[in-house]
Amino acid sequence: MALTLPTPTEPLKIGTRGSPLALAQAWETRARLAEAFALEEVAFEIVVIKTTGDRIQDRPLKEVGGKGLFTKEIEEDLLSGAIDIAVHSMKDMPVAQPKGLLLDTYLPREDVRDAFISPHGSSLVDLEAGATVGTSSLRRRAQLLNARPDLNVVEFRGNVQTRLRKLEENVAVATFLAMAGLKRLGMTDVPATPIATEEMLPAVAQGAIGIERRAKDTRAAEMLSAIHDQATGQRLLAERAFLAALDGSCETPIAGLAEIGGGIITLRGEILRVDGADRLAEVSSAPVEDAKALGKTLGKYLKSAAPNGFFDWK
Ligand SMILES: NCc1[nH]cc(CCC(=O)O)c1CC(=O)O
Repeated sequence: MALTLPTPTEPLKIGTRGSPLALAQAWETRARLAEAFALEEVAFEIVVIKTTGDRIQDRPLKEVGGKGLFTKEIEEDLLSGAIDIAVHSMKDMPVAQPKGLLLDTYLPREDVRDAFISPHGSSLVDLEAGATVGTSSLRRRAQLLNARPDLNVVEFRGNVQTRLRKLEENVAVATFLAMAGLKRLGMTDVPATPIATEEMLPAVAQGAIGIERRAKDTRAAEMLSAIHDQATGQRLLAERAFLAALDGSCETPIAGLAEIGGGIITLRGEILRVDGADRLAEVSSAPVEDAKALGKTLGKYLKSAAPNGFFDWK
């Protein structure tokens, strides 16, 4: 069956959140699809969707609770046909999708590293004892406290722009952001220094854009297969299986990164107590074809290696 390409009257509707980073990712997806099928921009419609997570700005999201705060409305719009594909930061995506939806297309991965952001220095060692740093990420908080128990870690929510403004207002002397976000936003004027992954292991799927679709939508499936990056897919298969095996729903600080070389995939994984007092890390390799099993096995291993009480911190 021939593929019916989208037209200005029957465009491919691309759903996205409205933050500058989300929009940049939606535009990148549109550009890659337009290029792959020699289409004009008018063959696509970008639909901005406001999610519960976007609406709640005044309190920490972990207090609001619930899964998929940033994805529920978008997935409902996919299922209803209001949009055809949805572009996501994979780092923010639950490990399982609702029935009827598939999330198996990935763009080539950006820089996976975290960045140290501060006008006062270029790494953790530059910070004075007891310095105040801002982050809303449980993982970064635990990793920071593990490396520097003296630090005062304060909640730093909001998009990239909001966090940088808080730095300028001296709410904290340093913060941490994904290099991928800064690069996609073209923010080259930010005082950012990349942190080696050996020093701060990134979040599972950091730097990866994923595109979700209806399982039965053959037009979307065919179009997305043209822009899928296989290596990113294999790496995320391992990382997300790792997260799933650790029960990604629990709010334990988890880090994981898979890398591929010579047909072998190597996965580093790490779990921490939320106060940073304990850290368990392990690394394992397998043939690329076994990416998913590798992730599952490493996740299960770390889960079983965690002492009683490791996950109970509330
Ligand atoms: N949780 C927010 C979020 N989700 C994805 C990114 C950055 C881009 C990426 O990792 O793909 C960010 C911001 C950050 O951590 O700096």
